Amino acid sequence: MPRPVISATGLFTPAQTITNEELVESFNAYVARHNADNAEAIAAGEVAALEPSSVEFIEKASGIKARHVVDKANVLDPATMCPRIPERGNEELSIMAEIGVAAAREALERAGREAEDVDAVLCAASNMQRAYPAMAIEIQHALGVEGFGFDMNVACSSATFGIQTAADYIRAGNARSVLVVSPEITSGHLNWRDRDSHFIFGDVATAVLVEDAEIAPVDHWDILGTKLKTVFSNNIRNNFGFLNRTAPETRDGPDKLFVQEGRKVFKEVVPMVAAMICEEAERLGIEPASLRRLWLHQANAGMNRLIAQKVLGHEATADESPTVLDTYANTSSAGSIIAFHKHSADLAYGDIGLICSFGAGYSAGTVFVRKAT
Ligand SMILES: CC(C)(COP(=O)(O)OP(=O)(O)OC[C@H]1O[C@@H](n2cnc3c(N)ncnc32)[C@H](O)[C@@H]1OP(=O)(O)O)[C@@H](O)C(=O)NCCC(=O)NCCSC(=O)CC(=O)O
Repeated sequence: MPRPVISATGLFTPAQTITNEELVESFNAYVARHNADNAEAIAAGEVAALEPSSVEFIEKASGIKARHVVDKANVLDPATMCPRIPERGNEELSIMAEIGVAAAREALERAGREAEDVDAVLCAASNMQRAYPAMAIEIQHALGVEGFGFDMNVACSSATFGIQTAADYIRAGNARSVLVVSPEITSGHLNWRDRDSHFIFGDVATAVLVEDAEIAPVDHWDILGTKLKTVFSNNIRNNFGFLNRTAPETRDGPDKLFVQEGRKVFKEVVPMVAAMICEEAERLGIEPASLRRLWLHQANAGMNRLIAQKVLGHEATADESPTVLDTYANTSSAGSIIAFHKHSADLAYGDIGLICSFGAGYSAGTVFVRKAT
């Protein structure tokens, strides 16, 4: 039976960044304006005064210090607080495909692969720019890939679900080379006016090339096993969808953007993910404490600290559980792949590590990998 491996990864990082200081300054200007404009109603108890945000809170609660975005100016403008991305003509490459193609090209180049060698493209991300045609098919076309492509959305876990899907195609003999592309323009679904969550997300795109070991480059990562899990929860939710226009009175409500019960997510997801990792490690005959590195989903530094501690049996060092939260923030499905992309080259042949995602759904995915040659 063909054996799937990870041949290479790719990363596209938008040039513009927003620091916590810049973000909080903009948010607090919006709060001051709102409170001044509504001073009378606030005094009369008819409108609630808004509370300012703080850099210290953000860093302490999340570990996030900055994020990349595709449109800094409009996100920071207290009058807009939302990216402005002009619509492109149907003959132009859409922005989500554009950043996905950039990441995919890097993965192909690193693997020494041409587009014609690829059999399928999966666009695995939390939000799709449009209903159809599938983003994956546009990316496939722009790259010059034959075969097939389709979109899949499992929120933060999209990339690991995509890797398992790609690995299954390879095992089944349906494809020998599959690109899993995760373009995340999370700035479009983040409510930049919500104090509880305005600091959470950033924009990015990643790509993972999953291939049959027989055609893989000399240096690659064996996929030792993948495991997926979903448990329904309303604690991370986004009600945006094609039926919104059928209910005009609620169409633009804040629930049509990202909303979460962050504390509940923290409390419920940490034990679920730690147990899932340990069970899957046992099934694969891997001692969890022997894992050389954990590339965890990048949502919250405290969550990752706890999960790593439960898995490794001691507090993980930055070397054992690297973070990219400080510079990228939460990039949804791309987070664990960025961590893997940036912090895997130094491992030795034979070292075993874990790529792990978790998030809305709830959803969680594990991909145990071994550096191979
Ligand atoms: C969201 C959090 C960072 C929030 O941290 P805490 O739980 O410590 O904080 P909290 O909400 O209880 O608030 C604590 C106190 O800080 C105040 N507070 C809240 N926001 C503030 C801000 N911006 N500035 C200053 N203070 C603030 C609150 O009013 C409260 O005050 P007082 O104490 O006075 O009441 C954290 O809970 C978290 O990261 N949880 C996990 C979230 C997660 O993984 N989500 C997945 C994201 S979805 C994802 O990854 C993608 C996907 O699946 O698609």
